[in-house]
Amino acid sequence: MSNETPLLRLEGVTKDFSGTVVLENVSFDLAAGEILGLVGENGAGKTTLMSILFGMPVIRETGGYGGKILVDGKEVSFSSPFDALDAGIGMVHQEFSLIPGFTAVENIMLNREISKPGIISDVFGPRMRTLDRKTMKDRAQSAISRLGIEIDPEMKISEMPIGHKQFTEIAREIDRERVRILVLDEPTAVLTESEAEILLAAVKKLAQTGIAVIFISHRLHEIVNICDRVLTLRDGKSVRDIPASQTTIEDIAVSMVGREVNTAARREAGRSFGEPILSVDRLWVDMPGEIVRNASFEVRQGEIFGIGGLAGQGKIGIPNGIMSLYPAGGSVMFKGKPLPLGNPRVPLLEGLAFVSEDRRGVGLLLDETLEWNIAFTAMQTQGRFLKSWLGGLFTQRDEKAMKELADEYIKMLEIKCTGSFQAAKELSGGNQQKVCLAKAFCLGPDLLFVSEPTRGIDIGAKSIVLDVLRRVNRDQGTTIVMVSSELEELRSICDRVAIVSNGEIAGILDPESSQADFALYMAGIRHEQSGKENPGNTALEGRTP
Ligand SMILES: Nc1ncnc2c1ncn2[C@@H]1O[C@H](COP(=O)(O)OP(=O)(O)OP(=O)(O)O)[C@@H](O)[C@H]1O
Repeated sequence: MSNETPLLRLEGVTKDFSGTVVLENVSFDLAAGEILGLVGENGAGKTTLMSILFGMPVIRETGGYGGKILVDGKEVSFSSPFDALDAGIGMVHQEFSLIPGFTAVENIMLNREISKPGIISDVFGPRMRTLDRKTMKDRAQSAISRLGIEIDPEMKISEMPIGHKQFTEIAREIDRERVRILVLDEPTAVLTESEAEILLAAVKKLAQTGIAVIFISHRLHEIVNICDRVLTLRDGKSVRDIPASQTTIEDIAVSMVGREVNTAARREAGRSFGEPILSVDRLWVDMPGEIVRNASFEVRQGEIFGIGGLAGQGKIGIPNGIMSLYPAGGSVMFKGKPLPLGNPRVPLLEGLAFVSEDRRGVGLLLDETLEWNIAFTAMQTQGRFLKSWLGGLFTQRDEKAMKELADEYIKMLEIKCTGSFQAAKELSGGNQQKVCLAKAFCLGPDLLFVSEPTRGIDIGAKSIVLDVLRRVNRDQGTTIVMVSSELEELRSICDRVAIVSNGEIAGILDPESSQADFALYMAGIRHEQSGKENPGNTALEGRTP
């Protein structure tokens, strides 16, 4: 720490949850205009540290914290996020906090609405002033423009693609006139590579205007690209704080986990597959922010089939439509039989399972224990974990079996928790993601859709998750369809990769195909147009509308 008074100083911050220490003596300084990268494994304590800084109620409700926070050299103690906002600290959380039925303008200007006088307010006083929608729109538009992106300010949040929601959240924070410190907790986790690049450029621009940024990300290349300094947390302790220019991605990964990390997991060679288990023909799905209008493809029994593509082009809509979470149509054949669309129970009963990209929205029962979360769907759809008495007159939950199963998955996926009784909401984001996977594995499906399975997962945990997916595929014969924005991840595990563009399958490629081929399909240029071979495609190749 230098002798100059920093904009922000944390001194010996400590936190425990019911006696379990999750932060121990964490200290750092942050100067105006500086970007500090905060890295650490899932559960290392990053979000908790930022919750303390932002005065989140959960910290007070769980006994407060130890140590000091100083802004401009003066000790502060925030009892709510409003105090933090008053002190010029803005935070964009891992999960969205936008109001879905409101437009981007209404969300950006929430609680800072601008009103104008009129005849009625002249008579009845300032309480009767009306909203000055034009000025509000201009201000929201200017915050959006500062980020260097285009979003329709009048679009409702519920109708936006996920990337635009993220930009709206950030625009809301930078619209605050007094924001001096901005905390971004995994802001690019939901973005595509190109959107992430725009966001990174915007963050750099903000820092140049003097805003200090704390940037949390598991995408380590982003950390080395935009941060001035990198602070590593490991098991709640700050283990390293160095200039970004003096470190590399590999070096950061080692500092996070304290050992070498093997990220080069490759798929196995010489795999063989059965008949098509899933045939999708002219699928359309009505999901906000996604276009699926004419998707046709086949997945073979035992295969790991990847679906990639840019944000909003339809890759996420496909599993959401087949699982009947959104209105969908077209023809879906599963295990040789038509799969009716429209009732979300049907695919589960037929042997399909889905790990959604939206882990908080549809993935987890946040107030319930891990045991309950993991076993719940299997209990509901397969009647498992229930004991019957008197010929079925009474049924009771089989707590012992639920616990055994949860313990098995906690071990297999290395879920960081205090035990199977812990509530899901108390887990770090990455560990919640692992619980969603456990819940789907527990159904023992014939075909498992996983959408963005490694989102928000640290570099070490990523290889665990991919490894477990491979194991489930190999040992249990589960066919897997994996949707991901990370092309490299799809190429490292999938047998074939379909690229979706404009709601259709632009092409299906062998994972070894060149980066250029993938890029062509992502740009919506089909193989007939590009004149390229399409080695991975099967009977449905080239089926055009
Ligand atoms: N409300 C809570 N009650 C009990 N334990 C909690 C609570 N919130 C967080 N924890 C625990 O604190 C530890 C740190 O979690 P935190 O969310 O800060 O990790 P993180 O570094 O942000 O991880 P990720 O990268 O997965 O988001 C974890 O072990 C988590 O289970």
